[in-house]
Amino acid sequence: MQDVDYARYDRIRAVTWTGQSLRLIDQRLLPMQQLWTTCSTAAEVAAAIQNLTVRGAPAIGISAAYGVVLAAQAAAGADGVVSAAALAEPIATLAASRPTAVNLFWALARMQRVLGSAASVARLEEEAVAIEREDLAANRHMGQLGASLIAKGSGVLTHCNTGSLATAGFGTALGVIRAAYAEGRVAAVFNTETRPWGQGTRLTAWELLEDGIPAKLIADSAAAHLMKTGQVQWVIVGADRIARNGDTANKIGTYQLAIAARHHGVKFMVVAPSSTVDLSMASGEHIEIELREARELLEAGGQRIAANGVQTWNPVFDVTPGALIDAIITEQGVFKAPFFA
Ligand SMILES: CSC[C@@H](O)[C@@H](O)C(=O)COP(=O)(O)O
Repeated sequence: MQDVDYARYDRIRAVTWTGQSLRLIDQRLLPMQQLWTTCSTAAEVAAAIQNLTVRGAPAIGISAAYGVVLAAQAAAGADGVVSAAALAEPIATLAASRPTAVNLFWALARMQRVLGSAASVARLEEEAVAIEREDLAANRHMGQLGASLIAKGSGVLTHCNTGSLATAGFGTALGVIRAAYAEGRVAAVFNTETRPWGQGTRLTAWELLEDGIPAKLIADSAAAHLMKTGQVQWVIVGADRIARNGDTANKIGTYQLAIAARHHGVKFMVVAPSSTVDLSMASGEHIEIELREARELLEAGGQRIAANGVQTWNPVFDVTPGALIDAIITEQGVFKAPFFA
Protein backbone atom coordinates (compact mmCIF):
# COMPACT_ATOMS: atom_id res chain seq x y z
CA MET A 1 0.00 0.00 0.00
CA GLN A 2 1.32 3.43 -1.05
CA ASP A 3 1.33 6.24 1.57
CA VAL A 4 -1.09 9.02 0.67
CA ASP A 5 0.43 12.53 0.72
CA TYR A 6 -2.45 14.11 2.67
CA ALA A 7 -0.82 17.57 2.73
CA ARG A 8 -1.36 17.69 -1.02
CA TYR A 9 -5.11 17.49 -0.51
CA ASP A 10 -5.27 19.82 2.51
CA ARG A 11 -4.59 22.98 0.50
CA ILE A 12 -8.28 23.52 -0.26
CA ARG A 13 -10.39 24.14 2.84
CA ALA A 14 -14.13 24.76 2.72
CA VAL A 15 -14.49 25.76 6.35
CA THR A 16 -12.03 27.57 8.64
CA TRP A 17 -12.83 28.37 12.27
CA THR A 18 -10.94 31.46 13.52
CA GLY A 19 -12.11 31.33 17.14
CA GLN A 20 -14.52 34.28 16.66
CA SER A 21 -15.90 33.65 13.18
CA LEU A 22 -16.35 31.06 10.44
CA ARG A 23 -14.53 31.63 7.15
CA LEU A 24 -16.07 29.91 4.15
CA ILE A 25 -14.72 29.73 0.64
CA ASP A 26 -17.67 30.89 -1.47
CA GLN A 27 -18.43 27.77 -3.52
CA ARG A 28 -20.88 29.69 -5.71
CA LEU A 29 -17.96 31.57 -7.25
CA LEU A 30 -15.51 28.71 -7.74
CA PRO A 31 -13.47 27.96 -9.73
CA MET A 32 -13.38 31.36 -11.46
CA GLN A 33 -12.94 33.33 -8.23
CA GLN A 34 -11.51 32.26 -4.87
CA LEU A 35 -13.22 34.50 -2.35
CA TRP A 36 -13.85 33.89 1.33
CA THR A 37 -16.85 35.09 3.24
CA THR A 38 -16.92 35.55 7.01
CA CYS A 39 -19.88 34.52 9.17
CA SER A 40 -20.10 36.09 12.61
CA THR A 41 -23.57 34.92 13.63
CA ALA A 42 -25.58 31.68 13.50
CA ALA A 43 -28.05 33.39 11.15
CA GLU A 44 -25.21 34.17 8.72
CA VAL A 45 -24.07 30.54 8.86
CA ALA A 46 -27.65 29.35 8.18
CA ALA A 47 -27.90 31.70 5.19
CA ALA A 48 -24.54 30.46 3.85
CA ILE A 49 -25.79 26.86 4.07
CA GLN A 50 -29.09 27.75 2.42
CA ASN A 51 -27.53 29.69 -0.48
CA LEU A 52 -24.79 27.06 -1.12
CA THR A 53 -21.82 29.24 -0.12
CA VAL A 54 -20.98 26.07 1.82
CA ARG A 55 -22.44 22.74 0.71
CA GLY A 56 -21.86 19.00 0.95
CA ALA A 57 -23.32 17.02 3.84
CA PRO A 58 -20.30 16.88 6.22
CA ALA A 59 -19.31 20.53 5.57
CA ILE A 60 -22.89 21.60 6.30
CA GLY A 61 -22.83 19.72 9.63
CA ILE A 62 -19.46 21.17 10.63
CA SER A 63 -20.57 24.70 9.72
CA ALA A 64 -23.78 24.31 11.74
CA ALA A 65 -21.78 23.18 14.79
CA TYR A 66 -19.65 26.34 14.56
CA GLY A 67 -22.86 28.33 14.05
CA VAL A 68 -23.97 27.09 17.48
CA VAL A 69 -20.64 28.26 18.95
CA LEU A 70 -21.13 31.73 17.43
CA ALA A 71 -24.61 31.91 18.96
CA ALA A 72 -23.20 30.76 22.31
CA GLN A 73 -20.47 33.43 22.24
CA ALA A 74 -23.12 36.10 21.61
CA ALA A 75 -25.47 34.86 24.36
CA ALA A 76 -23.07 33.79 27.14
CA GLY A 77 -22.93 35.58 30.47
CA ALA A 78 -19.77 37.00 32.06
CA ASP A 79 -19.05 33.49 33.41
CA GLY A 80 -18.82 32.13 29.82
CA VAL A 81 -21.87 29.92 30.32
CA VAL A 82 -24.87 29.82 28.00
CA SER A 83 -28.32 28.31 28.58
CA ALA A 84 -30.19 25.96 26.23
CA ALA A 85 -33.08 28.43 26.17
CA ALA A 86 -30.81 31.14 24.78
CA LEU A 87 -29.70 28.88 21.93
CA ALA A 88 -33.10 27.46 20.99
CA GLU A 89 -33.82 30.02 18.29
CA PRO A 90 -30.41 30.04 16.55
CA ILE A 91 -30.40 26.22 16.57
CA ALA A 92 -33.87 26.19 15.00
CA THR A 93 -32.67 28.66 12.33
CA LEU A 94 -29.68 26.45 11.52
CA ALA A 95 -31.89 23.33 11.39
CA ALA A 96 -34.22 25.02 8.89
CA SER A 97 -31.42 25.84 6.42
CA ARG A 98 -31.58 22.62 4.33
CA PRO A 99 -33.64 19.44 4.82
CA THR A 100 -31.93 16.42 3.24
CA ALA A 101 -28.40 16.04 4.64
CA VAL A 102 -28.77 14.33 8.02
CA ASN A 103 -25.28 15.51 9.03
CA LEU A 104 -26.82 18.93 9.76
CA PHE A 105 -29.28 17.48 12.29
CA TRP A 106 -26.70 15.02 13.61
CA ALA A 107 -24.23 17.85 14.34
CA LEU A 108 -26.89 20.02 15.98
CA ALA A 109 -28.07 17.09 18.14
CA ARG A 110 -24.49 16.44 19.19
CA MET A 111 -24.04 20.11 20.17
CA GLN A 112 -27.35 20.01 22.07
CA ARG A 113 -26.23 16.93 24.02
CA VAL A 114 -23.16 18.83 25.19
CA LEU A 115 -25.27 21.91 25.90
CA GLY A 116 -27.75 20.07 28.14
CA SER A 117 -29.57 22.78 30.07
CA ALA A 118 -26.45 25.01 30.14
CA ALA A 119 -22.79 24.71 29.14
CA SER A 120 -19.66 26.78 28.77
CA VAL A 121 -18.83 28.30 25.40
CA ALA A 122 -15.40 26.67 25.68
CA ARG A 123 -16.95 23.20 25.94
CA LEU A 124 -19.22 23.85 22.93
CA GLU A 125 -16.28 25.08 20.89
CA GLU A 126 -14.31 21.96 21.84
CA GLU A 127 -17.18 19.81 20.54
CA ALA A 128 -17.41 21.64 17.21
CA VAL A 129 -13.65 21.30 16.74
CA ALA A 130 -13.97 17.56 17.54
CA ILE A 131 -16.73 17.16 14.92
CA GLU A 132 -14.46 18.74 12.31
CA ARG A 133 -11.36 16.70 13.31
CA GLU A 134 -13.29 13.43 13.42
CA ASP A 135 -14.64 14.06 9.92
CA LEU A 136 -11.13 14.50 8.52
CA ALA A 137 -9.93 11.33 10.24
CA ALA A 138 -12.99 9.41 8.98
CA ASN A 139 -12.32 10.53 5.41
CA ARG A 140 -8.72 9.39 5.49
CA HIS A 141 -9.70 6.00 6.88
CA MET A 142 -12.56 5.57 4.38
CA GLY A 143 -10.11 6.41 1.60
CA GLN A 144 -7.98 3.40 2.54
CA LEU A 145 -10.97 1.09 3.00
CA GLY A 146 -12.60 2.05 -0.29
CA ALA A 147 -9.38 2.02 -2.30
CA SER A 148 -8.71 -1.58 -1.25
CA LEU A 149 -11.83 -2.67 -3.21
CA ILE A 150 -10.61 -1.17 -6.49
CA ALA A 151 -8.62 -3.48 -8.76
CA LYS A 152 -5.48 -2.08 -10.41
CA GLY A 153 -6.21 -0.51 -13.79
CA SER A 154 -9.84 0.42 -13.03
CA GLY A 155 -11.73 3.36 -14.44
CA VAL A 156 -13.96 5.24 -11.99
CA LEU A 157 -16.85 7.66 -12.36
CA THR A 158 -17.95 10.08 -9.65
CA HIS A 159 -20.92 12.44 -9.32
CA CYS A 160 -21.44 15.76 -7.55
CA ASN A 161 -18.62 17.07 -5.32
CA THR A 162 -17.46 14.98 -2.40
CA GLY A 163 -13.94 16.35 -1.95
CA SER A 164 -12.24 18.79 0.42
CA LEU A 165 -14.91 21.37 -0.43
CA ALA A 166 -17.72 19.13 0.85
CA THR A 167 -16.01 17.93 4.04
CA ALA A 168 -13.39 18.79 6.65
CA GLY A 169 -10.82 17.71 4.07
CA PHE A 170 -9.72 14.92 1.68
CA GLY A 171 -13.32 13.94 0.94
CA THR A 172 -15.53 10.87 0.96
CA ALA A 173 -15.98 9.42 -2.55
CA LEU A 174 -13.24 11.73 -3.83
CA GLY A 175 -11.09 10.61 -0.89
CA VAL A 176 -11.40 7.00 -2.08
CA ILE A 177 -10.46 8.09 -5.61
CA ARG A 178 -7.50 10.07 -4.26
CA ALA A 179 -6.27 7.14 -2.16
CA ALA A 180 -6.81 4.65 -5.00
CA TYR A 181 -4.97 6.93 -7.43
CA ALA A 182 -2.05 7.31 -4.98
CA GLU A 183 -1.92 3.52 -4.74
CA GLY A 184 -1.71 3.22 -8.53
CA ARG A 185 -5.05 1.43 -8.83
CA VAL A 186 -6.90 3.97 -10.96
CA ALA A 187 -6.30 4.18 -14.70
CA ALA A 188 -9.00 6.75 -15.52
CA VAL A 189 -11.21 9.19 -13.60
CA PHE A 190 -14.41 10.66 -15.00
CA ASN A 191 -16.69 13.14 -13.26
CA THR A 192 -20.16 14.28 -14.22
CA GLU A 193 -21.23 17.90 -14.62
CA THR A 194 -23.96 17.33 -12.00
CA ARG A 195 -26.65 19.60 -13.33
CA PRO A 196 -28.45 21.72 -12.59
CA TRP A 197 -26.12 23.50 -10.17
CA GLY A 198 -22.95 21.98 -11.60
CA GLN A 199 -21.07 20.71 -8.54
CA GLY A 200 -19.06 18.46 -10.87
CA THR A 201 -18.15 21.11 -13.42
CA ARG A 202 -17.43 23.86 -10.92
CA LEU A 203 -15.90 21.97 -8.00
CA THR A 204 -14.87 18.34 -8.62
CA ALA A 205 -13.17 19.03 -11.95
CA TRP A 206 -11.26 21.86 -10.23
CA GLU A 207 -10.25 19.76 -7.21
CA LEU A 208 -9.00 16.97 -9.48
CA LEU A 209 -7.06 19.46 -11.59
CA GLU A 210 -5.47 20.96 -8.45
CA ASP A 211 -4.55 17.41 -7.36
CA GLY A 212 -2.83 16.71 -10.65
CA ILE A 213 -5.05 13.65 -11.14
CA PRO A 214 -5.82 13.28 -14.85
CA ALA A 215 -9.61 13.29 -15.12
CA LYS A 216 -12.31 13.93 -17.70
CA LEU A 217 -15.51 15.91 -17.23
CA ILE A 218 -18.52 14.33 -18.92
CA ALA A 219 -22.09 15.49 -19.53
CA ASP A 220 -24.50 13.83 -17.11
CA SER A 221 -26.22 12.31 -20.13
CA ALA A 222 -22.96 10.63 -21.27
CA ALA A 223 -22.73 8.33 -18.22
CA ALA A 224 -24.61 5.29 -19.58
CA HIS A 225 -22.62 5.46 -22.82
CA LEU A 226 -19.38 5.70 -20.81
CA MET A 227 -20.34 2.50 -18.95
CA LYS A 228 -21.37 0.74 -22.15
CA THR A 229 -17.97 1.47 -23.71
CA GLY A 230 -16.27 -0.33 -20.81
CA GLN A 231 -14.27 2.64 -19.55
CA VAL A 232 -15.35 2.46 -15.89
CA GLN A 233 -15.55 -0.44 -13.43
CA TRP A 234 -16.78 1.55 -10.41
CA VAL A 235 -19.18 4.41 -9.79
CA ILE A 236 -18.16 6.05 -6.49
CA VAL A 237 -20.44 8.60 -4.83
CA GLY A 238 -21.07 10.26 -1.46
CA ALA A 239 -24.34 10.49 0.45
CA ASP A 240 -26.57 12.95 2.27
CA ARG A 241 -28.58 10.40 4.24
CA ILE A 242 -28.43 6.60 4.37
CA ALA A 243 -31.31 4.53 5.76
CA ARG A 244 -30.82 1.24 7.65
CA ASN A 245 -31.52 -0.84 4.52
CA GLY A 246 -28.87 1.06 2.53
CA ASP A 247 -31.28 3.31 0.62
CA THR A 248 -29.13 6.37 -0.07
CA ALA A 249 -30.17 9.97 -0.66
CA ASN A 250 -27.55 11.78 -2.70
CA LYS A 251 -27.34 14.42 -5.41
CA ILE A 252 -30.01 14.21 -8.09
CA GLY A 253 -28.88 11.84 -10.85
CA THR A 254 -27.24 9.32 -8.51
CA TYR A 255 -30.22 6.95 -8.86
CA GLN A 256 -30.02 6.84 -12.64
CA LEU A 257 -26.25 6.23 -12.45
CA ALA A 258 -26.92 3.24 -10.17
CA ILE A 259 -29.51 1.81 -12.57
CA ALA A 260 -27.16 2.21 -15.53
CA ALA A 261 -24.27 0.73 -13.52
CA ARG A 262 -26.25 -2.41 -12.61
CA HIS A 263 -27.32 -2.81 -16.27
CA HIS A 264 -23.70 -2.67 -17.45
CA GLY A 265 -22.13 -4.74 -14.67
CA VAL A 266 -20.34 -1.69 -13.21
CA LYS A 267 -19.97 -1.75 -9.42
CA PHE A 268 -21.49 0.98 -7.26
CA MET A 269 -19.86 2.29 -4.07
CA VAL A 270 -21.24 4.83 -1.55
CA VAL A 271 -18.73 6.51 0.77
CA ALA A 272 -19.95 8.48 3.79
CA PRO A 273 -19.04 8.90 7.46
CA SER A 274 -21.29 7.19 10.01
CA SER A 275 -22.77 10.65 10.74
CA THR A 276 -24.60 10.26 7.40
CA VAL A 277 -26.26 6.99 8.43
CA ASP A 278 -29.73 7.73 9.82
CA LEU A 279 -30.57 4.71 11.96
CA SER A 280 -34.00 6.18 12.70
CA MET A 281 -35.02 5.46 9.09
CA ALA A 282 -35.74 1.86 8.09
CA SER A 283 -35.82 2.78 4.39
CA GLY A 284 -35.36 5.82 2.18
CA GLU A 285 -39.08 6.20 1.62
CA HIS A 286 -39.50 9.05 4.09
CA ILE A 287 -36.33 11.04 3.36
CA GLU A 288 -37.26 14.62 2.59
CA ILE A 289 -36.05 15.63 -0.85
CA GLU A 290 -35.14 19.29 -1.15
CA LEU A 291 -36.70 21.26 -4.01
CA ARG A 292 -34.70 24.29 -5.10
CA GLU A 293 -35.43 27.36 -7.13
CA ALA A 294 -36.43 27.27 -10.81
CA ARG A 295 -33.56 29.61 -11.71
CA GLU A 296 -31.10 26.70 -11.48
CA LEU A 297 -32.85 25.14 -14.49
CA LEU A 298 -33.90 28.23 -16.40
CA GLU A 299 -30.49 29.94 -16.44
CA ALA A 300 -26.93 29.05 -17.39
CA GLY A 301 -24.06 31.24 -16.24
CA GLY A 302 -26.54 33.85 -15.01
CA GLN A 303 -28.20 34.09 -18.48
CA ARG A 304 -31.79 33.03 -19.10
CA ILE A 305 -31.82 30.10 -21.54
CA ALA A 306 -35.44 28.87 -21.28
CA ALA A 307 -38.44 30.65 -22.75
CA ASN A 308 -40.35 32.92 -20.40
CA GLY A 309 -43.29 31.02 -18.92
CA VAL A 310 -41.56 27.59 -18.80
CA GLN A 311 -42.51 25.73 -15.60
CA THR A 312 -40.03 23.58 -13.67
CA TRP A 313 -39.66 20.80 -11.12
CA ASN A 314 -36.23 20.85 -9.47
CA PRO A 315 -35.62 18.11 -6.88
CA VAL A 316 -31.92 18.27 -5.98
CA PHE A 317 -31.56 14.83 -4.39
CA ASP A 318 -32.84 11.35 -5.17
CA VAL A 319 -32.83 8.04 -3.33
CA THR A 320 -30.87 5.07 -4.70
CA PRO A 321 -32.26 1.76 -3.44
CA GLY A 322 -29.82 -0.24 -1.31
CA ALA A 323 -30.38 -3.15 -3.72
CA LEU A 324 -28.39 -1.26 -6.39
CA ILE A 325 -25.42 -0.60 -4.08
CA ASP A 326 -22.50 -3.06 -3.89
CA ALA A 327 -20.71 -1.50 -0.91
CA ILE A 328 -21.18 1.32 1.58
CA ILE A 329 -17.96 2.53 3.19
CA THR A 330 -18.01 4.35 6.52
CA GLU A 331 -15.08 4.88 8.89
CA GLN A 332 -16.44 1.82 10.74
CA GLY A 333 -15.89 -0.55 7.83
CA VAL A 334 -17.18 -1.90 4.51
CA PHE A 335 -20.90 -2.72 4.62
CA LYS A 336 -22.77 -4.95 2.18
CA ALA A 337 -26.50 -5.76 2.08
CA PRO A 338 -28.42 -5.81 4.39
CA PHE A 339 -26.17 -2.85 5.40
CA PHE A 340 -27.33 -1.44 8.78
CA ALA A 341 -30.59 -3.39 9.13
C1 LIG B 1 -19.23 14.38 0.89
S1 LIG B 1 -20.55 15.19 0.22
C2 LIG B 1 -21.84 14.01 -0.12
C3 LIG B 1 -23.04 14.69 -0.58
O1 LIG B 1 -23.37 15.74 0.29
C4 LIG B 1 -22.90 15.25 -2.01
O2 LIG B 1 -22.75 14.17 -2.89
C5 LIG B 1 -24.11 16.05 -2.36
O3 LIG B 1 -25.12 15.53 -2.76
C6 LIG B 1 -24.03 17.51 -2.09
O4 LIG B 1 -25.18 18.22 -2.44
P1 LIG B 1 -25.16 19.79 -2.32
O5 LIG B 1 -26.52 20.21 -2.82
O6 LIG B 1 -24.05 20.28 -3.18
O7 LIG B 1 -24.98 20.12 -0.86
